[in-house]
Amino acid sequence: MLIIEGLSRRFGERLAVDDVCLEVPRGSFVGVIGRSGAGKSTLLRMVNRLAEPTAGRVLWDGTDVTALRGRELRDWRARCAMVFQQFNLSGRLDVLTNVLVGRLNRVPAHRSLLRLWSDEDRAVALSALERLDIANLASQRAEHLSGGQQQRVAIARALVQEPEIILADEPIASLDPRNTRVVMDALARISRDYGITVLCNLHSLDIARAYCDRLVGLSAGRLVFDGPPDALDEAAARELYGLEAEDAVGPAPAPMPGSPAPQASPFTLHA
Ligand SMILES: Nc1ncnc2c1ncn2[C@@H]1O[C@H](COP(=O)(O)OP(=O)(O)OP(=O)(O)O)[C@@H](O)[C@H]1O
Repeated sequence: MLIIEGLSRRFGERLAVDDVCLEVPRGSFVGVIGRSGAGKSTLLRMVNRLAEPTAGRVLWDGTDVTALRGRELRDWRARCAMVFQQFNLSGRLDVLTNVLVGRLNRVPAHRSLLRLWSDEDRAVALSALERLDIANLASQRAEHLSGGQQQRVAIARALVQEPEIILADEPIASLDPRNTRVVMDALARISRDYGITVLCNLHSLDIARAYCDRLVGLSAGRLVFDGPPDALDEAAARELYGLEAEDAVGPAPAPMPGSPAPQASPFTLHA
């Protein structure tokens, strides 16, 4: 169980995350939604301590993650894998080596420095690639893959950490609709099959609704919605997205002839 207790983060005058409290049972697939700047990334980054809280605590199975230091903090980060929008792969290395990087915390330092991967490590990495249907790409340079393939490599790298939580920060923001589905399917499958808790920041409410079993909505750093996707009604959407929600909750005005294409609403799939 992940427990977030009164978590806040201040940057100067701005409260990026403001007194957020959450309880997330193991194996949940939680979508964190809200407008740009609502505090979604900062919240996720505090869970694995890439950002330090100004106040509050993060507990995992009773351990105060916010108090961990040194070796214990490194262990926590290994159990709490991150997946980023920009994949963060080494483009010139092959796919298998990129995935093996996720094993670094599990092998002795001298072996990791020399990249002496054991047969077992290679087998684990290949099996993760198989789970993501990209084992055939193992020997290709990462920079030669499509965005969707690269994100699947990044998820495989997270998987070989054998994490208990995956924190995915806008994992589909730079993908087209088909790859968006492939990547979200992969995250959902991993969560379901391995009982891994997934917290996933998403701009697109359509995608969050389709894939997540719970939505957590932030507005100006505050938690303004927490519930199943079908409980997110018009009033909650307005509180989350303000005027932008007009597009989704009312009939869209027909565009004037010759006028520019309308802006995508936060309720539609962002490619
Ligand atoms: N390192 C930082 N220094 C100063 N301000 C920051 C920093 N990181 C985030 N902020 C501010 O905190 C607020 C929340 O940012 P955050 O990136 O968490 O929002 P977000 O919901 O993830 O936005 P987006 O969807 O655009 O990524 C924003 O106002 C942002 O400008």
